[in-house]
Amino acid sequence: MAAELKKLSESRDLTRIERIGAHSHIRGLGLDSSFEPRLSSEGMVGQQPARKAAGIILQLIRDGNIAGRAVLLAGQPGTGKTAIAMGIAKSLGQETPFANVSASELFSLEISRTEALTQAFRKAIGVRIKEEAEIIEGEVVEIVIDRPASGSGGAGGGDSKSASKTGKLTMKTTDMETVYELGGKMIEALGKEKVQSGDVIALDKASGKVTKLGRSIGRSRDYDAMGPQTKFIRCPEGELQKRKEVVHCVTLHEIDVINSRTQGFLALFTGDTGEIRAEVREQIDSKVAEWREEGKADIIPGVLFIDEVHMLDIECFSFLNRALENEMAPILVIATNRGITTIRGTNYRSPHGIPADFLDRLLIISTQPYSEEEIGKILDIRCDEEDVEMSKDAKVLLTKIGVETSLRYAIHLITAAALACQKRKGKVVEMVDISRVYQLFLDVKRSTQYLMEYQNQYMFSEVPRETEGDEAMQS
Ligand SMILES: Nc1ncnc2c1ncn2[C@@H]1O[C@H](COP(=O)(O)OP(=O)(O)OP(=O)(O)O)[C@@H](O)[C@H]1O
Repeated sequence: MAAELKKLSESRDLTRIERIGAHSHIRGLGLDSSFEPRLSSEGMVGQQPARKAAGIILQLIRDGNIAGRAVLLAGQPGTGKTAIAMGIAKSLGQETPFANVSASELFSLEISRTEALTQAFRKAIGVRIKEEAEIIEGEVVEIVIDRPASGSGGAGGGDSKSASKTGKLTMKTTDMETVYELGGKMIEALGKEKVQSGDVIALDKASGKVTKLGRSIGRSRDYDAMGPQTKFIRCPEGELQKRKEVVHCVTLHEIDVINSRTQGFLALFTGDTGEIRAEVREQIDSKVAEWREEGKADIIPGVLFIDEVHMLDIECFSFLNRALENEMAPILVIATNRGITTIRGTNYRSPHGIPADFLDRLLIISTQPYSEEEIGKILDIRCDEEDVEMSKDAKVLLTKIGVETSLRYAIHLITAAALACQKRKGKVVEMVDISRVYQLFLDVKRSTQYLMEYQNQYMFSEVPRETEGDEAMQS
C-alpha cells in the first residue's frame, strides 16, 4: 500500500492545475498578517466582515481546533460565498484537504446520498503518514557507465539494454567520499533525472527513486550545465547514508478506494468509486488509529464545502448532524442563497431550508451586496484574469450594467465582449462591444420581462400559479 500512497501523493500536484474558471482569480482571502482583510488583495474585493470571519475560521482550521464544527455562508446570489470558500481553500496548505461538492450532485449519483456524503467527508480528512526511509544523500562526483564489450544486449529493446548495463557512481559529502556499484535500473533512473557530476541528489535505497535536490554551490562556475531555474545548495555534511523521515499525505477516501476490493486504484481518477463497504472503512479506521498510536500517522481534519445546501433533504441533514460528532470530522462549510423556504423532504419551512436543530450548530457568516466601486474592482480583476483589455469607458458601462443586473451577468459579458471586439478586428474592448453583447444576451430582469409579455405563446404557461418556484424568480 505504501508504494501506491507514494504514487498518489506525487500525482496530486497534477490535479491542482486549474484552468480559467469562475473563481480562478481568487488566490486567498486577502488578509494581512494580523488577519485583517485588505480592501483588495489576492483577487478578493470588499466583503470585509465576511472575509474577516472566514479568516478566524481559517486560523482555527490551521490550529486544528475546529474539527466537527460547521459554518454557514448565507447571502444573496453572487455575493461571493463560493469565492470566500475558495479563498479558504487556497489559503490552506497543500496538506490540508479541501473537498467541494454541490448538494444537487448528491441526487444525481448512482450511489446513495448518505454514501456520497460519507465519501465527501472522508475526502476532507487527511492522513499524514510518516515513514523512515534509508537514503543516500550527497554531491555526485562522477558517474561512469561501463560499455559491454560484446553487444550482449543488442538484440533486445531499450529496457533490456539498460538493464544489462553496469557502472559506478561516486558521491561525496564534505566529510567522506564513496563509490557505489550501479545496476541497470539505477542507471536508467539517473538518466531520466539527467543527473550529472556537481548535482546534489538523494537516492531512496528501497525504491531506487532518484531526487535531484539542486546543484552544488562549489560547481556554480560550470555555466554550461545550468539553466535559469538552477537551485544552488551546499554539499551535504556528515555521512552519505542517512535515515530520513518521509511524509505522504493522502485522504481517508483515497485509502478507502485503494483498499476496496471492488474498485481499483484508477477509480480515484475516474471518480467512479461506487459504494465502499462499511467493513472496509472500519478496518481502515482501526489501522489509522493504530498508526496514530504508534506515532506513524497524524490526522489532518480538512474542509468539506457543500454549496447550495438547501438542496439537501432531511435525511442528509440528520446524517450531517451525526457525522459531525465523529472525532475525525472535518470542518464543514456550507453555503446557500435561499431565504425562508421548505426543508426538502418535509412540508416544514425554515430559514435557508435548513432544519432548526442543524441551524443551531452553525456559525453563520452573512455576505452583503456589493457597492458600485467594488463591482468595478471585481470586473477589473476578471478582465486581467481573462486577458481582456478594456477601455475606461467600457469598464464604467460594464460596471453600471453590473449594478443594474448582477455581478455574475457582468462577468459573463467580459468574454462575450472580447469576442465581439475580436470580430470587428479591435484590440481593446470598447463601449460598442459591451452594448452589442448587452443586446444579444438578456439578463434575468429583461428575460423575465419578456416572459411576462409573451407568456401566452409559451407552452404550459396558461395557468398562473403562486408556487415555490417563484422564490427563484425573486432572487
Ligand atoms: N469579493 C469578491 N472578490 C472577488 N471576486 C468575487 C467576490 N465576490 C464574488 N466574486 C466573483 O463573482 C462571481 C460570483 O460570485 P460567487 O459565485 O462566489 O457568488 P455566490 O454568493 O456563491 O452566488 P450563488 O449564491 O449564486 O451561488 C464569481 O466569479 C466570484 O469569483
